[in-house]
Amino acid sequence: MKQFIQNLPKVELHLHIEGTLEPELMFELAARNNIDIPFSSCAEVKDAYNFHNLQSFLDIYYQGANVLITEQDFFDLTWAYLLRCKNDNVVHTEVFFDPQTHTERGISFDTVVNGIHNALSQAVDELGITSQLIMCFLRHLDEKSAFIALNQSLEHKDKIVAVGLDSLENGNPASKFERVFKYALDEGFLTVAHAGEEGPASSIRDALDLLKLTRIDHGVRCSDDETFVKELAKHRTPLTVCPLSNIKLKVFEHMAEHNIVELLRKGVCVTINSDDPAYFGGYMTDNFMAVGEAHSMSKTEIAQFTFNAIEASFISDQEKNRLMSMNQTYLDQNM
Ligand SMILES: Nc1ncnc2[nH]cnc12
Ligand SMILES: [Zn+2]
Repeated sequence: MKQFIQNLPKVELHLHIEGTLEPELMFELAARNNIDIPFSSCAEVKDAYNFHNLQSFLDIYYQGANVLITEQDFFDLTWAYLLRCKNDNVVHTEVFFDPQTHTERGISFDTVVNGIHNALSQAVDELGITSQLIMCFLRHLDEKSAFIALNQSLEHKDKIVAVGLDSLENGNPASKFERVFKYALDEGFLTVAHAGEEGPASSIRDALDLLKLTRIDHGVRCSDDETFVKELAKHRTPLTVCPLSNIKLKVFEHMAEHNIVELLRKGVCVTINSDDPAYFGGYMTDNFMAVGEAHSMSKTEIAQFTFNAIEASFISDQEKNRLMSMNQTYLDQNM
């Protein structure tokens, strides 16, 4: 199974670029930028990655991002992630970034977006990996701050396909961002949002209805409402599920209890993603392996995660057809 999963073509749809900051690069950037970090070794950093819920992770994750200062830093961060993609045979990736995490610290929006974009562009020719970029608003901040970020993004519209919503779900309902999302839709952006990670099924429904989402990030708590699961399956509403993240953040206690395979078999368009791989213990192959080891699945079912991700991606129909055939050929040759 390891070999089959390793070589399977993969498409990632839920990846926070700030969540790919490995401890080694964190130290390198801290030294380069003369920034103090409260750790003395990579092992000490990894020891701190013991989370009991989303907020306990977010505290450390935002602190880690403080070492990112220059356009080169954002380029290096993104390039390191793309090399991991190459290693895992990820052929297309749709990457989130959190501009407010950086602009709040005085880093310009342009520095962030240009560094990330340049690495993504270079990867098309040098690594054969295509991508899209999604700008997330932080839901713990207010609507005004989100509007500022959205206005800053307008001159970079050619680099950003969609807006999203991340950070703390509980206490920050989708309704808080209804007007910002309406403005983003009017400006031609697609919309996605984290929902149903820690929040209930009703939080997913609200996000879908109020923010006119094309897909849901996480969404695993939909299982609390069977009627809703049937609706999601019927409409093929994509869920970008992050298995290792869900275990690390205690959404499920054990991978054997994770509902992703059950949702797949019910016809929901579920996909496998790595979320914040430097913090949660693994990139795409690791996430597929963790699900595959805890649940008995056929090769056809495993490959279905890639078919679903291609279907849910923000690429042209022509590109979708190309990737679908690539995945089908791989499956046929490796049955
Ligand atoms: N899993 C997650 N949930 C919400 N916000 C995030 N930001 C980065 N990772 C996140
Ligand atoms: Zn996420």
